[in-house]
Amino acid sequence: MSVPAIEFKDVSKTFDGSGYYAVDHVSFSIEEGGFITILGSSGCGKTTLLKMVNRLYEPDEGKILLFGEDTSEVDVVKLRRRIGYVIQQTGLFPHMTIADNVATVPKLLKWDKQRIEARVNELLKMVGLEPEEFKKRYPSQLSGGQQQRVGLARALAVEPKIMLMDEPFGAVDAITRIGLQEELLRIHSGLKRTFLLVTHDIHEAFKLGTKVMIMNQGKICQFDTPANIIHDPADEFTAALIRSAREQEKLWEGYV
Ligand SMILES: Nc1ncnc2c1ncn2[C@@H]1O[C@H](COP(=O)(O)OP(=O)(O)OP(=O)(O)O)[C@@H](O)[C@H]1O
Repeated sequence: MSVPAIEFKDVSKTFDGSGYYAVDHVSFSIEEGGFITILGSSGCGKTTLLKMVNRLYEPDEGKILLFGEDTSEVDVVKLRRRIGYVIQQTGLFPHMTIADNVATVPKLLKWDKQRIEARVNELLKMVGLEPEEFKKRYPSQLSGGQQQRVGLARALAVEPKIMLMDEPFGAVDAITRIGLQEELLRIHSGLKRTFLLVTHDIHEAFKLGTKVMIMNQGKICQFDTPANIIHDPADEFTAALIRSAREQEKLWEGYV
């Protein structure tokens, strides 16, 4: 078997004074090329788990390995350059053009000008933004959904082997969201990279994930393929989550 892209070994995290584990003795491994979605109720530890992968948070206990390498022993700046990170608020630099935002990491890596320009054009097309129309604009001149596409393009700039996404489409309307989900699936299948995406939306989790991680109160309830979770939920929390999604679907039945 190949070395897992991401491995958590008995990882825990508490925040000062809280008296409970935000992430509670969690172990799992993710094969390279997987698209993992993390689903759970508010405050269950999804963001904390994600932020420990790129060391925005340090675990209190346990080890995190990326391709077999202990992240605590890697220079944190180098580590983060190798990992794409997309958040709901996009984190775009407001005083920089879209082209400069997308080019952030290639510039840090001192790519030459022509290579950067070609890559920016390619990335903007990849996320469905026409380069000539958008390159010279500033983030405030784009809609929320367009800004989220730019955030995605920026994170993909140097084709990181691992992409972390925390509610990346949280701020967009349902139609734009479906379009962005389709783009993400297309990008993932083309790149064979490992994606980790946090979401509140059960439909998004089951549509995008090759495997879904269900979390509750800092622990993993189930980590399996969508089909296995739907057919055989591991605990009452997971079963209730699936029932709630089915209940919501019933709303539409009266209108067919
Ligand atoms: N910086 C922090 N300081 C103190 N407590 C924190 C901090 N960040 C998170 N927590 C707490 O840790 C727990 C897990 O938070 P986390 O943000 O990981 O949850 P989440 O599942 O991502 O929630 P949401 O879906 O609402 O974003 C929560 O109880 C939260 O209040």
